[in-house]
Amino acid sequence: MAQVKICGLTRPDHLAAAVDAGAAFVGFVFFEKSPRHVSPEIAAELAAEVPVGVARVGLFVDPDDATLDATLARVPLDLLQLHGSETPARVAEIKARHGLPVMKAVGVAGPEDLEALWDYGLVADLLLVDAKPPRQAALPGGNGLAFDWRLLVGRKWLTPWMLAGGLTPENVAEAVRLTGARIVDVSSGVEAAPGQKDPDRIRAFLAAAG
Ligand SMILES: O=C(O)c1ccccc1N[C@@H]1O[C@H](COP(=O)(O)O)[C@@H](O)[C@H]1O
Repeated sequence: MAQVKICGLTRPDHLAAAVDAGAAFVGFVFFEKSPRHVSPEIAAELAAEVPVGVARVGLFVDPDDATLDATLARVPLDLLQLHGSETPARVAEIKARHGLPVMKAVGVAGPEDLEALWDYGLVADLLLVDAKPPRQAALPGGNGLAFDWRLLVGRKWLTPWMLAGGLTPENVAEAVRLTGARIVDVSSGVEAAPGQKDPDRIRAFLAAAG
């Protein structure tokens, strides 16, 4: 049904579980406040284990160029995920400066939030349609919260997009059925505790999505 991105991988055995079960994208979080944060050194070791054909995604939150330069000098990444308040102009700048495709996350809570997807679609290679984090949330994503998927029914964008936010092995098939998403992204929903991936849940998610 849908391709899968497993985000927030921190260990080789969890990475292997995702790849062996058929993940098309694997994500490494370069955001220090996240329980899934990895250093460039650890990410480089993990990235080296990823087979050709599986995209290595680096997740950043409002990164400056020095952070991107330092990370990319060590870690071979195929796609940059921007999960902060980056403007369309900044997305375009990062894409041009670093020469990698860029995916921009857009938080959705209501229909008014969908407008931004058109603006970002003009500059990003991929859109990530995620739940908007609640005001008091410590993280701008990875909170395990879903939004009302019915908001996406009948919507089409010219730019390829992924669905994220509170997806789990239990709900992903319904999310794909309702939204028509061709790619889905999960972090919390395949964890035993924040930052601790559960290989059984990774396998269950891939079986349910694909
Ligand atoms: O996973 C994180 O720690 C994270 C930190 C900062 C920004 C985004 C983060 N994760 C991304 O959020 C969405 C939804 O995650 P979840 O499945 O609801 O936990 C997903 O794209 C993650 O890549």
